[in-house]
Amino acid sequence: MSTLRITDGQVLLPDMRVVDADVLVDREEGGILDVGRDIDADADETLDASGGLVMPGLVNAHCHVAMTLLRGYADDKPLDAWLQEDIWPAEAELTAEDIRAGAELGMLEMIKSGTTAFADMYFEVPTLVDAVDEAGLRARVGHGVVTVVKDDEGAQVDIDESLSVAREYDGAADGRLSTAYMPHSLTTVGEEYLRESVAEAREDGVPVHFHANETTDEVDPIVDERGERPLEYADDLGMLRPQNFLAHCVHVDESEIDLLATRGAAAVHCPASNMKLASGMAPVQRMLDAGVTVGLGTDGAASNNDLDMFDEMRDAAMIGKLAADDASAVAAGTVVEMATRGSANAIGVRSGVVEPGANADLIVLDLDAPHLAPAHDLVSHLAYAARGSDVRHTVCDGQVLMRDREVLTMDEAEVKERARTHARDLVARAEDA
Ligand SMILES: CSC[C@H]1O[C@@H](n2cnc3c(O)ncnc32)[C@H](O)[C@@H]1O
Ligand SMILES: [Zn+2]
Repeated sequence: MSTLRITDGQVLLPDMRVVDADVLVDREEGGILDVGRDIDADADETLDASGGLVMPGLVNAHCHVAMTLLRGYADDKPLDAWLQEDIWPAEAELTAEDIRAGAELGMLEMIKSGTTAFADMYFEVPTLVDAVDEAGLRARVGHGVVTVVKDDEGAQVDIDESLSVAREYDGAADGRLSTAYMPHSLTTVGEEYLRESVAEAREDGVPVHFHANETTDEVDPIVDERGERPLEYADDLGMLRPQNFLAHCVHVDESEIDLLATRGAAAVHCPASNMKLASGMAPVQRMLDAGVTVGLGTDGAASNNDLDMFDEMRDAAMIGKLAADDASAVAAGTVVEMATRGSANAIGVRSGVVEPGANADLIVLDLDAPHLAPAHDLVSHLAYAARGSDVRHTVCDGQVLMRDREVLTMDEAEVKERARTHARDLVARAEDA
């Protein structure tokens, strides 16, 4: 066995207690072996965590990672106008090489800000799979399906692509890659297509991930045309099963919250995107109180505009209180739980906790920065004060991806330069089109 020992730090335990402990990791199996100060084992590799906090790597449960190329390209608009006037025309010009460049930039940002796993809905999945494999992260990926602007043949091709990449790449990258069938939303994929394709995914044991109840512009037409709430419709289509996870869930009423809880589908809260697009405030505390699994996601960098999950935790805590009109709602421990175990459960990976048997997806947070002094309560700091740039080391599947802020699996300068070039050329093509 080949081992990694993370030494001399404090450790955030699953119950949110912080203790002095080392963490021993099996580098071959990629799992946590032991947590404690008295571990009796020499390790093949060590990581110094003195003055730091060892905690689970953050899990970004809803993202479009290659959208880093469109960061700052179109801001200050609501969802529909933003997608239709700016984002979709630009995406029509995307090549596989663009997506690779954007995904690498996004993953570089994730590794540097402490995210070790993410769920991604986009295009060119084989290219993304390759990039995730090289970066060393864990991901659940899928091809996003939109049928509304396509003829029947085009719609079927899109659906087949999504189902076939889900079957083909599950378990890739030494098991760090998993997949899902990803229809974009209940309004952008027609009922006849959803009914059949979701049943097919279920037969194959493939989870389903989609955007749901993000804006009132999306909810109202469904209620008007069908006479039922969107999640009742989704339930009828078999889309609320336990492995499935829904992005946003902003405009959900009590009956829909109950449906999520009883069916076991998870909600992924995306507070920054919801605020920036003025989509609304998700009833996060109500969903949690009802027993819904709630994870946390950034959405794409074009609507956020970063992929820093520390920012996202702070945003979730802040807007959660406003939404509930209650300062005790969505408390610090709740958002830390949401960004770790909640997200991991939502996307179906055994990460998000520092305990023996879990995936060794870990980060070490430096506690030395002025904005982290004094340290009355480290869980409070994680939710309200820490930043991605405080992350000292990042480990995924037992492999060190960043040591002392040096990313080992990517050439940072090259990745940034390539992304700048691809972004510039993409925007030029979009403006010429
Ligand atoms: C078909 S691949 C995914 C698709 O989703 C778009 N997208 C990005 N952010 C959002 C959002 O907040 N709501 C809905 N759709 C979004 C992305 O640009 C891709 O086209
Ligand atoms: Zn999204």
